[in-house]
Amino acid sequence: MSEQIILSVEHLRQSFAIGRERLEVIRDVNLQVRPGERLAIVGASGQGKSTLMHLMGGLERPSGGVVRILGQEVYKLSESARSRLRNQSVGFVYQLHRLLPEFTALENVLLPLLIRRVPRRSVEPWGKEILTRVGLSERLDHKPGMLSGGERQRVALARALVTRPALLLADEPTGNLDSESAESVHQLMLDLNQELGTALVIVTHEPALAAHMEHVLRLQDGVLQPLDAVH
Ligand SMILES: Nc1ncnc2c1ncn2[C@@H]1O[C@H](COP(=O)(O)OP(=O)(O)OP(=O)(O)O)[C@@H](O)[C@H]1O
Repeated sequence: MSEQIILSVEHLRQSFAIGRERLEVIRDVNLQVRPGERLAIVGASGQGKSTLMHLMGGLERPSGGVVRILGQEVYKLSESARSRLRNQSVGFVYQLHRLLPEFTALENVLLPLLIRRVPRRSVEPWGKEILTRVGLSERLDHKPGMLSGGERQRVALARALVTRPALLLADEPTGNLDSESAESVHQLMLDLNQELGTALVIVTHEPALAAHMEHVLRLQDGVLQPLDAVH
């Protein structure tokens, strides 16, 4: 069990039709992520990092290749089985928080559990605990509009981790934050990686965060290549 591969990607390809041309964004990506592993993906703007994250998270069907999450071939599943797998095994954090504005911080965090039709009272204590863990015990009833950028991003992180996913996919999660808020969100991801054993795959331009990762890969010309430690 401990050696079960969390995420496996084989010969992944993605291209987009632009008029009569095809834009080959992902040409041949191969990757394996083990439980609790920490991996950073770097690369210049437009090289396909967000596209790759969507493909790996089961959000966008590739032109070719295979993505497996916990051994299940993601794009062979029905739409509903794929959403279930995502809900159970993958947490996402985006550059923009994507919280629902009309819900409180606690409600936003509980949402991934409530859509499983779990009664709210049975999950509320854990929702409060994880918000406390990200330093927001005093902000449970705040709506996103009443929170700072860093606080919103911490709510987004709590929401991504409330299901205790095996894998967290984070796409420049602190790209819009000041350095102090960014540092606190980085530390949290690393702490939760240690405490919950969540594997991390993070697209980041921030050397300070990449330095905490076991592997740093560069996406360039549609393929991933190992990069020596970023300093
Ligand atoms: N649905 C789409 N249709 C057509 N082209 C697309 C589509 N999605 C992405 N692209 C193109 O694919 C390329 C890679 O985009 P992507 O957002 O994955 O890059 P990125 O590395 O994440 O960039 P950044 O660092 O600027 O966020 C871009 O040239 C983009 O225009």
